[in-house]
Amino acid sequence: MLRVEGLGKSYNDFVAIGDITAEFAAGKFTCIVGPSGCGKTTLLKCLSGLLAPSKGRVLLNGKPITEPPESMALVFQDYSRSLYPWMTVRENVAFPLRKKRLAASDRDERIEEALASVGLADAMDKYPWQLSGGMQQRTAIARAIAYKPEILLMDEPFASVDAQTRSDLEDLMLRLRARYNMTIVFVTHDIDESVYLGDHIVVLGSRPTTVKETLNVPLAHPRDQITTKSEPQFLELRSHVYTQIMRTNTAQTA
Ligand SMILES: Nc1ncnc2c1ncn2[C@@H]1O[C@H](COP(=O)(O)OP(=O)(O)OP(=O)(O)O)[C@@H](O)[C@H]1O
Repeated sequence: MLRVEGLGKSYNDFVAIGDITAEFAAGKFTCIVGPSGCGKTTLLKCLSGLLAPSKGRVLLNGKPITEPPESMALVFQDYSRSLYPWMTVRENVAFPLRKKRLAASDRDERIEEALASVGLADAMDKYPWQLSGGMQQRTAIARAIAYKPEILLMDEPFASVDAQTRSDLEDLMLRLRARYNMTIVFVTHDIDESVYLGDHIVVLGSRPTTVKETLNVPLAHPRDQITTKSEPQFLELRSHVYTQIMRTNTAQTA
């Protein structure tokens, strides 16, 4: 269980996050949504231990996180900067596994399984610059999957790809979620995406940020881009989250 208690973060005098208490349930997919600049990335950085909170704490299974835990992997929005251009796809996926000191056969099996699960089995020997944006992001996801993290943190991972690739990557995440039983914390701007992917949604308000609401998403699995997104429950949740965020924006600009 990943939990933040009374978390606040200031950059010098600027209060980015006021006070957040939230739980990210084990084995569940939790999406974080909120207006632009409300501190979603800051919260994710605090969750990962990359950034120290100014107040409060982050707990993983009851223990405070002060540095990125071994059991965690991160996927960022900017895939072009997260892959090493001089390494092949296989080498990029292998890179974080070095510190696990696996037997070569185990390591190769993990790499091949992860690349197959993201549909890149045939691209192992290519370099990132020989791949499309979607393929590069799938490489970054395979790298995280091969690591077999308990917790996967993703910061707007599909913001830079086209709409069709984005839908494909969303469906890929749902399949990976079912297969690997990870705790996933997924920051997104996209309200539809949060409802489509999430088991839970944490809606953040504007700065200094607090949690406005935490929602359960009772939509059945497996989900489907057409049928799930036409269900009345999907449409209700989507407009509920949308209204929450619009209210925040209106209050902020009033
Ligand atoms: N290193 C930093 N130093 C100073 N201010 C920062 C720093 N990082 C972020 N901020 C500010 O903190 C606030 C929250 O930023 P953050 O990137 O966490 O928001 P966000 O919700 O992820 O934004 P967006 O939705 O636009 O990606 C913003 O006003 C930003 O300018």
